[in-house]
Amino acid sequence: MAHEDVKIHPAVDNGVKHDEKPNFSGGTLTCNCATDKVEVKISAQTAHNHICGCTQCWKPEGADFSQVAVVDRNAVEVTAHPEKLKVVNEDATILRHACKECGTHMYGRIEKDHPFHGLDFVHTELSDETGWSAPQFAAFVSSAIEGGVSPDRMGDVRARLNELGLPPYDALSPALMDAIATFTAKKKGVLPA
Ligand SMILES: N[C@@H](CCC(=O)N[C@@H](CSCO)C(=O)NCC(=O)O)C(=O)O
Ligand SMILES: [Zn+2]
Ligand SMILES: [Zn+2]
Repeated sequence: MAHEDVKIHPAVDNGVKHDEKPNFSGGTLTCNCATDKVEVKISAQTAHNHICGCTQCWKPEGADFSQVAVVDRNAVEVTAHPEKLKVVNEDATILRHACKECGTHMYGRIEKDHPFHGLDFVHTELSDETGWSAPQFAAFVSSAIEGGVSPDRMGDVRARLNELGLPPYDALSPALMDAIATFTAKKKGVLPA
């Protein structure tokens, strides 16, 4: 298979859409149930949108990668069917609140002391609105192997991500890794708090 034919995620497979709107103020995410959909209102623009290859992040049917962004937790509100939500893995750092019926992850929240505490992880493809921040990079690309992608395909996967303008990293982007290291250095007293 040529790298142009590698499928990453439906939101980017036909090219990354740069339809961010200035002053965009959010929208409503809905789960994939046919009726009684869980709704989550996001009242802010997202940041650090990225493609993620890790096994924990929610992926649409058939996709090998997830698309996930962060937003201030104070801008996230469950507006319909909260009773259908459950945390997928209580041991994870990001507590992913998913619909019990269709499995869609509606938001992921960090409750412990962590550099990203205060930010929720959301999948903006679950909203009908356009104007959200576009994905900027691909994270945890090698982890896609843990999700079942053949190691032989990784050259083509990385080539396709580069072609899409999504630099592939095997952790988070350098900016986010620097933010994590800065948090740790301040905790250790290596940098002033
Ligand atoms: N190889 C593992 C990696 C999982 C992982 O560390 N994922 C990252 C990125 S998630 C969104 O960017 C992470 O921060 N996880 C914290 C968590 O999942 O709670 C695997 O593939 O499972
Ligand atoms: Zn559902
Ligand atoms: Zn992930």
